[in-house]
Amino acid sequence: MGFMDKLKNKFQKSEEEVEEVSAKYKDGMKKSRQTFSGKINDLIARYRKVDEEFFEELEEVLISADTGVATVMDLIDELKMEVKRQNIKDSEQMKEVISEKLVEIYYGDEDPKTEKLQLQTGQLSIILVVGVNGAGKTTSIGKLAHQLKSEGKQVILAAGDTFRAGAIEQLDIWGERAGVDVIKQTAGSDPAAVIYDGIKAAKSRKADVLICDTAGRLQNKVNLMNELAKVKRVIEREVPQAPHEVLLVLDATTGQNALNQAKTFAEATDVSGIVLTKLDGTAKGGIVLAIRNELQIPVKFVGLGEGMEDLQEFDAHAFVYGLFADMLEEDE
Ligand SMILES: Nc1nc2c(ncn2[C@@H]2O[C@H](COP(=O)(O)OP(=O)(O)OP(=O)(O)O)[C@@H](O)[C@H]2O)c(=O)[nH]1
Repeated sequence: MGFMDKLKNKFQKSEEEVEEVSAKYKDGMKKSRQTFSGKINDLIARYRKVDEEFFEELEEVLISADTGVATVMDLIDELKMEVKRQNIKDSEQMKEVISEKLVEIYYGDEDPKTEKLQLQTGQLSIILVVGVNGAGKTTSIGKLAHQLKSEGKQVILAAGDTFRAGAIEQLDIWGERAGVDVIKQTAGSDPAAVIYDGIKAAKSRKADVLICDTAGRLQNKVNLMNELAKVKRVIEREVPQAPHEVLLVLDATTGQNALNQAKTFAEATDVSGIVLTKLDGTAKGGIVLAIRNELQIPVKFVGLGEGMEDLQEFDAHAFVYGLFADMLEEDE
């Protein structure tokens, strides 16, 4: 069974759905594919045999694509075991094995279903969105609102990034584009007060999802922690068990810096998922694996372009297909 067939089986998706999602990833991940497919193809051409040197070079290729040293070490160990188990001699056979192991190492022991966006049915779900300015926070909130609305949900946005007037205006523009209401106050007002207004509006309008923007100042960790804690207190008081998701927006093109930001935010608040933007803008797509494995936080969405439809629910199979499409298609 080829990799694509496994992709269809695993998620019980129709052929059309799989093709549509795979095409999005294939298109958005051109830059990363050049690094991964290009270098691994070259490696396979140079080493007919799978030996220690082959693994050493493979290790270098993966590390240079921001996959993270610890993740790469685990992956190489797993690959070595698989090579023994299947008695693989010919490096050609490694294409499929590497693809499959990347998916496995991404999920670890987790069930992919538990890594999806967790929303309540029949009652209000609150999503808190955090991240530094410029990472793509506003854009991602707009795209997510659009996506949830097109699934038939009533969505409201709360402009909790009151630090900059620009942030409120920008969210307003995205709200208009997505066709959802934006609850706001003037710049400089208390973010917790804006979120409180958002919750009140969401309750009285019987909305399904409230997405709350927050300011992303990292310069002062104590301030950040205090502000997020205050916002969370208000949410918890008004809606028990909320927020249902705390999504951290990270810019994939910033590599190790994104990992460091994630660590700081994870210390400041409980992050339940990552939105990794601008994956289309980097050749080092391995960052997805580093984030998942080094922080134990699932990547729930990836940004594959600037358009309204370009925020995709993360799917490790489609991601690996995006990295290796040319290589895997040759084999089908
Ligand atoms: N290519 C690409 N560009 C993206 C993606 N996501 C966001 N961007 C762009 O990144 C830039 C920054 O996005 P914003 O949404 O303004 O960033 P922000 O984090 O909200 O920044 P503040 O408004 O300052 O908080 C914009 O030009 C977006 O179009 C993506 O997935 N791919």
